[in-house]
Amino acid sequence: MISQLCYYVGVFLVVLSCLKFQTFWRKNNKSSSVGIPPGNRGLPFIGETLHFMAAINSSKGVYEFVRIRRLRYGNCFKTKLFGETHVFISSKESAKLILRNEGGKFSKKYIKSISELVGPDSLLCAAQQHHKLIRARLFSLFSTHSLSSFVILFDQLVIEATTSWKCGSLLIIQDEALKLACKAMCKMLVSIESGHELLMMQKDVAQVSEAMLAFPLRLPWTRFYKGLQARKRIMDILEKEISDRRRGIATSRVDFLQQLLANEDDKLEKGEITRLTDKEIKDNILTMIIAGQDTIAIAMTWMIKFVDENQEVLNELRKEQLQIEKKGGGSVYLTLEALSEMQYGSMVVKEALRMASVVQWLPRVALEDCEIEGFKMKKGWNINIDARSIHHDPTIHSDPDVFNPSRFPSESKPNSFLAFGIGGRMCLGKNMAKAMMLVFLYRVISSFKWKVIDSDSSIQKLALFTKLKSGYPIRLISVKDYTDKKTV
Ligand code: HEM
Repeated sequence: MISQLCYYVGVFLVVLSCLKFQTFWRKNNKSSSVGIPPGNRGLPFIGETLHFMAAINSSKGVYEFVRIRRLRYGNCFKTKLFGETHVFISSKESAKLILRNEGGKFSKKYIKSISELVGPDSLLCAAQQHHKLIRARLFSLFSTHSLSSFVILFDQLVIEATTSWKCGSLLIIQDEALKLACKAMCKMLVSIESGHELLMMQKDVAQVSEAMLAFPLRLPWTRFYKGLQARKRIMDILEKEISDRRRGIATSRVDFLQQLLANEDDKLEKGEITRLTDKEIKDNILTMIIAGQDTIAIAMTWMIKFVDENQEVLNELRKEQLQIEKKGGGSVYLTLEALSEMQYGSMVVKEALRMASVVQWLPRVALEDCEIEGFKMKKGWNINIDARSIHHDPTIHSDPDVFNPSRFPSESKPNSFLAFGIGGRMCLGKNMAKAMMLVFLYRVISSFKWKVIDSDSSIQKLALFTKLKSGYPIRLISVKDYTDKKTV
């Protein structure tokens, strides 16, 4: 009898302690989740990685993953990808706070596959002080003087390419733009300009770019592994080029590599910038080829698509171009001065960049616990600024899904145009990219009439940026004779 009583008291005490523990756990768990951004952390460890990979493999593109969750949870939500917490934020106030980073609480961080492919010394991945040193050195390459020479070089390349386009021929705009961008980058950076080496470079750079969003698995049949192999081949080419130049071969070449190797630089002597190691030079030449190739080709393709779909914009552009031609600056090639007169053209470029949002979010990592948008963020969390949704925010832009270049400059609000980022990590090639887009726009619009073969807006699978799946095929129906090309 007594033992039975003891048994029941024992059971009662165990149940009571369980209930107490449950209440305590719930209370504790609740208080620790207060202020954490909403979202679904998904399965243990892998979180929502499978959903993310599914979006990468779909024709809506990887951004669909973000778009769906933003609609579900609002302007700030969290998720778990590849074992890490990611927060996505879409407000220009937070963009300012995080990207301008005046308090030094954030650094840049890319997912593992990207950082391994561009290399640890790439400007894209270098942290804090290391980034500042490399950026200062590379910044000196992007002077107005070098931009002026680049504009002429790029115009020559565009004319050379477009002269071969014949009436009636079928063109894939994205492919043509990609070839042009790669040629321009290889020439400007390392003076690789023709033949087998250029073709190999194009192929390898494409393989590295394709591996950017691949699962970082180093097995011979994986995309990631093939990307790493392509990176190695590019590194070998750069290594040989550097060693040749050090032995005095081809040192008269005027390119970024030669400037990085040169000893006679005012700023170097004054200690304003530091010399880069060979490893830093190689990683950053590759970074610039990649950063300045896919992005620009995709932006150009969307721009032609938007212009074609808005004939009143096309007419306005042609009017501006006629005026510029009439003035005629006396140069066969477009110059930086001629580009500065293309005010409407510049608005078209800006609007195309806003609408296309080629780089859809800007990744950072929190260096300490902090509060953003009223939510607690923990040290080590990845904080991504959702540039695409800011570009399409109706409180910033009226009718944000309409292509309307005339919305600028009145709708230019601080921290709301993020196509090139803002703050200390802003795109180094920003002016170069805008100039390239203007040159391409000018030559295509003033020389051709075309018919679009496939206007589908589906996004290519596995692409890091908003790359059109169709590549935007067009058929040329009228070609202006280049021999009667006016001076500009
Ligand atoms: C339309 C074309 C382009 C777009 C949309 C674009 C966009 C961007 C964006 C969004 C960033 C990151 C900003 C951030 O995280 O805050 C970036 C970084 C960068 N871009 Fe571009 N870019 C373009 C063309 C170019 C070109 C032509 C080059 C030069 C060769 C270039 C070189 C770089 C470099 C070196 C960085 C790293 C800057 C740093 O971390 O300090 N980009 N770009």
